[in-house]
Amino acid sequence: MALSVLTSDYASLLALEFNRNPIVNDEAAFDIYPPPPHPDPSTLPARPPVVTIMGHVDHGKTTLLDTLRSTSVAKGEAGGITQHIGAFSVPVPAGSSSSEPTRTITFLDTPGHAAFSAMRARGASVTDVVVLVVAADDGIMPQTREVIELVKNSNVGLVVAINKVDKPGVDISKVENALLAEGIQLEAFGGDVPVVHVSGLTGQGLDQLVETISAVAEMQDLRAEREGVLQGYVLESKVAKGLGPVGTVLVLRGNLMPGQHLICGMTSAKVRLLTDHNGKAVKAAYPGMAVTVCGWKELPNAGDEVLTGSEADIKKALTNRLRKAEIEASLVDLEAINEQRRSERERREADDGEHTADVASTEAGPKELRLIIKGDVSGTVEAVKGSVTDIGNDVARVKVVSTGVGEVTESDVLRAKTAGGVIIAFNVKVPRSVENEAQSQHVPILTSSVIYKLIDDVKARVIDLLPPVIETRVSGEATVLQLFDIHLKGKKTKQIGGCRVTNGVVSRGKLARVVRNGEVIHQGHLETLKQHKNDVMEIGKGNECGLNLADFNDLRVGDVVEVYEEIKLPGTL
Ligand SMILES: Nc1nc2c(ncn2[C@@H]2O[C@H](COP(=O)(O)OP(=O)(O)OP(=O)(O)O)[C@@H](O)[C@H]2O)c(=O)[nH]1
Repeated sequence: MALSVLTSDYASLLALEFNRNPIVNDEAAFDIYPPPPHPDPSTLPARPPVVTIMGHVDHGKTTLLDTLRSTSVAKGEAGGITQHIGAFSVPVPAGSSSSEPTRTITFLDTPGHAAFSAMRARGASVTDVVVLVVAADDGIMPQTREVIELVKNSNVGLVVAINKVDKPGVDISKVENALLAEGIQLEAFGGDVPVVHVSGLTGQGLDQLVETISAVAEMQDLRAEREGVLQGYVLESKVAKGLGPVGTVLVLRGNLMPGQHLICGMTSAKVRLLTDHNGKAVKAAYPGMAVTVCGWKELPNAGDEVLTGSEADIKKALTNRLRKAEIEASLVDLEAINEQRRSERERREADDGEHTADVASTEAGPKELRLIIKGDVSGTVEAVKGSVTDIGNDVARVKVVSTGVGEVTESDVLRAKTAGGVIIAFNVKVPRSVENEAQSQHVPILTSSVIYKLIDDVKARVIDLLPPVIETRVSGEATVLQLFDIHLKGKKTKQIGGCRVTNGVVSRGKLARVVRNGEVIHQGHLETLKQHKNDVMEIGKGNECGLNLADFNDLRVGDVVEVYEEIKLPGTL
């Protein structure tokens, strides 16, 4: 059972239950929260939609984003070097249906393959529209279906971009029919999901894509306060040379300006500088914009909420958050110790007898593959976390113990050792000394820079935790035709069944069971196997033999003796 910290309300109730008078220290509970929802959002100014591009591997997400990004640089004021900061905005071409003078679209540019998981990890709640990229030459693939599922289960807008239409011989209508078959109601067939034919490579159809996204977003009537307390989310963060920790913040409500004090997870900032994806300084960021913030005390985590407050309030809130985290961390350590004890007990019980391990694991809840995740930037770390968190079932599952940005350190090894866990090093180095330490502590390190390979490795390790599935394969059957006794030394006798082998091969020493009237009445192993009084190792179909099972003296005419093997197969998720 997971341990947790009680809320002050709950703790008070418990105290009352025991006839004690609770005194809640409000100072210790103080925190900064986002402002309540606006009572009448229709009166607020419009904001740009936030768009995520998703789709199967190699269907062209990165190419599409790169082309869109370079278009935006060409159309906006040129200058600076285009940087990946987690998001960029693209102006909507003039002449669109919009009545607003200038409109832009914010595209999230989450790291490569992991975009899908990253958005899921962040609850996908910052996204207004999903562009589902389907390569015209490849059609619907597993991740295409995952995106379709995700969209069906949320209320984000959907635009389908059929990509690579520049390729000769592609059959676009085949892809459209396949989408229909997946339950996507395409506009061309009377539904409400628009389809645009594009080529990320040549830029064909991209203007139309931007206009279509804009039209879908307009239907959503996206509005937010441009004044008041900031609410935003960190998309990416890293330590930049000469700037210290920097983090891209996507603004959802309010505004972000230099000089403001910010709180985000366990860190805070006094905003020194705001820059856009062209590296240019900006004076303020409003809803729908993503800017890089300099001035963080420590690296903020991707996916964490950013809020503004007074310097004093933020200081107070941070002290409380840190203290709460310390308490929670000590509970995690406690849980790790309990877990270690539990797995030791399970190992002991498993050594005592093969079947007890199953019983122990059901009693104690699912087995856990505990992970310590390290990655190059926090966007990646969140993406990796999002991709592996759901792996497992009720019997064995993943538990992420901690995450962090930067190379693997000795304290990660120590933490993994305490938790009985595994370290994931995604796109980061493992220094030789740390590798040696991990080896001597028997802490596995999974290094990878390909998310799918990593997911497979983690799955394989979770499967290792599952009890093996025992499959029985019958290799031979014999029917008892008559019974006789043979005399052993002393006065003992042994019952022998005179049988005919009706199927396969019957072998001595193998596992065997007696089936009477369709029911298994005994399981053991074949002790004696004779052919014409000679002991033999095996006898094939059609032959007659004499046999008996160890510790069983009750064969009857008509019984079927099945010789079988037990094959241990890995469990499945
Ligand atoms: N002909 C053609 N090729 C394209 C187009 N878009 C992408 N490609 C090619 O398809 C391959 C995969 O493109 P990426 O943009 O890397 O695909 P992705 O979906 O971002 O792939 P992952 O990041 O691996 O998930 C590359 O070789 C691209 O050059 C297109 O519109 N037309």
